[in-house]
Amino acid sequence: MLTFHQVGRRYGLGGPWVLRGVGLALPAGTLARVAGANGTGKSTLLRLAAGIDAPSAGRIEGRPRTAYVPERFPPALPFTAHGYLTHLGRVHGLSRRTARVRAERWLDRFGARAHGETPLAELSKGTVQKVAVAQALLAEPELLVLDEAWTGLDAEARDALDEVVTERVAGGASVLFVDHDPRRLAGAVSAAYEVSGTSLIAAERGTARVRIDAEAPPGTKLPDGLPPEATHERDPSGTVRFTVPAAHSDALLRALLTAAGPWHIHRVRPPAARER
Ligand SMILES: Nc1ncnc2c1ncn2[C@@H]1O[C@H](COP(=O)(O)OP(=O)(O)OP(=O)(O)O)[C@@H](O)[C@H]1O
Repeated sequence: MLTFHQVGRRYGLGGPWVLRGVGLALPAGTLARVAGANGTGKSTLLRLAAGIDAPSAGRIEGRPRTAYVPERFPPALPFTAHGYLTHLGRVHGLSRRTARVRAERWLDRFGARAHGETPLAELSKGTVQKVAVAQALLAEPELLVLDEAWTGLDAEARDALDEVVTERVAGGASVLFVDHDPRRLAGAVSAAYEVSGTSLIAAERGTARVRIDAEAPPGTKLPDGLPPEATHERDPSGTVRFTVPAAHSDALLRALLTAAGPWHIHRVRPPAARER
């Protein structure tokens, strides 16, 4: 888990504070969105979370295996798309063969397989963006930091990225993202923040969602009286993951606890709250 404690960042000696006193906790399985006006410090926050920038004040604890898609990806490298991804896979410790297979798989998933042998410098902006996303996914990160990663992707690749993000979160990874489209992954976001002034504030309580993992004997039907906003997904292990807006989590718990079939509640994961 990554935790920010009273984190501040300013650029240059005596420069103005961009962020100050920021607290943030990203437990496994969090899908967190960061919004805010232009130039307020969203990218600064994401670079700190990605570990490619360091706080000027406070501290950041925990360093899950992290991957980052920056707002601008430098494509001027002497590699083909496939060669670059294979190289990065090797850097991440994969065998040459695994690196090649994964590079191909991710290019394929984002509809860029045909460009695998094209030098990065000759790729269109959209395809470079696909490579940027693929490089982040190669290492199967525990924390994925996406700074406007959808921008420049075609509609299919945007959908593919939505899917991959949802899959990784369901698999226990955390994802922290900025996107200009407020509807991006709206139903799945578990924590929403806004950079305002130099602070990070928990945004729009209504979008915060609580996840409840519960289990019942095979064949048990879902309890009556589930809040209509609750969504659920069954794990192969038999666990059912419910997600519900924070305001309705009590109703969901009540429905599970009073259900006819025996539901065992494994865990309740609240939305990551601002540190107080
Ligand atoms: N490397 C840097 N050196 C100096 N100042 C910087 C640097 N990076 C960011 N800043 C400044 O920090 C402030 C916040 O920038 P940041 O890019 O984090 O904001 P943002 O919310 O991501 O902006 P946008 O929505 O335009 O992408 C801005 O005033 C910016 O000029």
